[in-house]
Amino acid sequence: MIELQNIRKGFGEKEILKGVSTIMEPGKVNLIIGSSGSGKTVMMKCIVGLMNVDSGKVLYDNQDFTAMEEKEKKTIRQEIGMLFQGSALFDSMTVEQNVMFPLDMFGTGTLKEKKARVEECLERVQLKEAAKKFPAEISGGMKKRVGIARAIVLNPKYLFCDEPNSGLDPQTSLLIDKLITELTKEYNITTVINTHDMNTVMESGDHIVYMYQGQKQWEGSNKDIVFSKDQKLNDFIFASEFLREAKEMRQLEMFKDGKWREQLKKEQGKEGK
Ligand SMILES: Nc1ncnc2c1ncn2[C@@H]1O[C@H](COP(=O)(O)OP(=O)(O)OP(=O)(O)O)[C@@H](O)[C@H]1O
Repeated sequence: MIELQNIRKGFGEKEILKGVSTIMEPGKVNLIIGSSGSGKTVMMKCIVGLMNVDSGKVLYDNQDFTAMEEKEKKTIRQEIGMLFQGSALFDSMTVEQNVMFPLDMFGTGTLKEKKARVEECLERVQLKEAAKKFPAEISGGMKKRVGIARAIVLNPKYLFCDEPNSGLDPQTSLLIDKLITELTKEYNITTVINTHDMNTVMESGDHIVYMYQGQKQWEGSNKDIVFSKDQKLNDFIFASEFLREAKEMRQLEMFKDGKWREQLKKEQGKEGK
């Protein structure tokens, strides 16, 4: 579990994160969404410690990461898997060498054990047949899967993905989302994704934090989003007329199914809190 307690971050006079608090739970895909410049990347960098917060706390399983010495931070970092936007593979290394890299840097065990782990991870992302290929010889979607295999090779407790679908077609994007969601549940990982992709929001958003001008404007699940009355969020998510109509139809569908009763109870529960 990752907890943010009132984190603030600014550059010079400009305050970018204006006191953000949230809880990201294990086994859940936690999304950070918001328009360009709303502070998503700065927030992600503050969480992983690539930037220091000005105030507030970042807790990893109740341990105050922001107050830790560099040595302690390193221990937490070894439990973090990262999937970078452009996959960030080493071009001169084969697929299996790329996945082996974190094991060579931080892993323990014999060469045989490490090779077995690489094989296991490549199998998990269905890329065993590409093990000897170089990044230039495989597609964008395959590169992402190599990136995912590399991110999970050390059995991370936390997984950070920066725009995992950038540059991918919608179908490949969905496959990548599905894979990340499955791994999150399978290994009970606390997954944090910074995304602009509305398919990801609707398909995978167990917990969504919507950032607006450096503040958490809204949070909830992909199911809650259809019923949200937050105007800023609605303008962002349902930007096109087509999507606004789709939202209304979804609400009607739930009305027919009687599912609105459940939702209403939930909403009333929230208001009662
Ligand atoms: N190192 C930095 N120094 C100064 N300003 C910065 C720095 N990093 C980010 N900013 C500013 O912080 C603001 C938020 O940037 P951030 O990259 O977090 O936005 P974002 O929501 O991730 O946008 P995008 O969706 O376009 O990636 C921007 O105004 C940006 O110029």
